[in-house]
Amino acid sequence: MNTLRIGTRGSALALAQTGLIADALERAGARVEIITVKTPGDLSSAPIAEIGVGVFTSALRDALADGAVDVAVHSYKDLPTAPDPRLSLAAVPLRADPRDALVARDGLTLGELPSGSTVGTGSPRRAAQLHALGLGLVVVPIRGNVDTRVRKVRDGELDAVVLARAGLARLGRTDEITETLDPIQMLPAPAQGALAIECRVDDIDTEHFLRSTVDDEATRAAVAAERAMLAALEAGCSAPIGALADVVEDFDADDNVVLRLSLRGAAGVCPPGANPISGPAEILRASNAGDLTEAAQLGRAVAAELLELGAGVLSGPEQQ
Ligand SMILES: NCc1[nH]cc(CCC(=O)O)c1CC(=O)O
Repeated sequence: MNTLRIGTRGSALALAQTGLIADALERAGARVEIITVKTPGDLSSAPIAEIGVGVFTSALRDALADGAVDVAVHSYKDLPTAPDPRLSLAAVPLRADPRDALVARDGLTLGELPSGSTVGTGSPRRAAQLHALGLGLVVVPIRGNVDTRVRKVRDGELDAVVLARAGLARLGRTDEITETLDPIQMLPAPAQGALAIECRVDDIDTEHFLRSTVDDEATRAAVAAERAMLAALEAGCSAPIGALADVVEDFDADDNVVLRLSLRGAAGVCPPGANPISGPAEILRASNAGDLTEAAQLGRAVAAELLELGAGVLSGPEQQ
């Protein structure tokens, strides 16, 4: 096989996770070369909510489609839900811990932060859930890479920040986490902690190689459910959205091993200064995960229930 040119963003996190995949592909016998692709998301400092999804991924996807690289490694949660017809999602590797993590001053947990403490996040989903906890925390919008965000706590500029645990883990910085947040309090973003490995849609050899070396079936099913929920909600509301699927191995009536998938979803809105997360918009459903069609159906069913519960409808203070 020719050398596989693997495209990645240039951030420390992107390079770390691409390095993990490159190592796995090398162990499987490939020769690899890592090529850094600059994206508008890396060059702009505007809030993500303003510059839109896809800012981190579209330049990389173009480089792949144009043949500048053969493989693209993305943080799955940064990919838009619309499929790119030029590309194939060749592999979804084993997921890292999907939960969010708190890095707070003085080793504090969320519950120990005094009312009025400042917590930095640029994510409407994290902001909504922080408000909904009713702890009197002051959410401060921030952006920047993992190091920049953690440094705001080290420098005393903020009392805490919330980040994806997976990002800190890939950078070898889990010792800075002061609390890993329970999904009951802070439901992660759909596909958080998962990677998406793409190749060109007509590059069958690379697709097969990636599928047979770095794909994980259970992660693929979990993420398919979460993303189908997100896609269905995007059409119906503009709320911040959390989703987390759980996969367990089980036996069916004939004693065959099956993967069982359950999905929890939450959706609410985050007007500035208000207290969002619409009511008890949290749902658990179970399904057999073997079939991705079923996983996607599960996602759409949870989305429909969330919309019925008023996802995307402004929740007033009386609903807090
Ligand atoms: N939007 C930035 C981004 N994209 C992926 C991760 C973390 C790693 C992951 O979820 O795979 C992060 C940083 C964060 O949310 O703290």
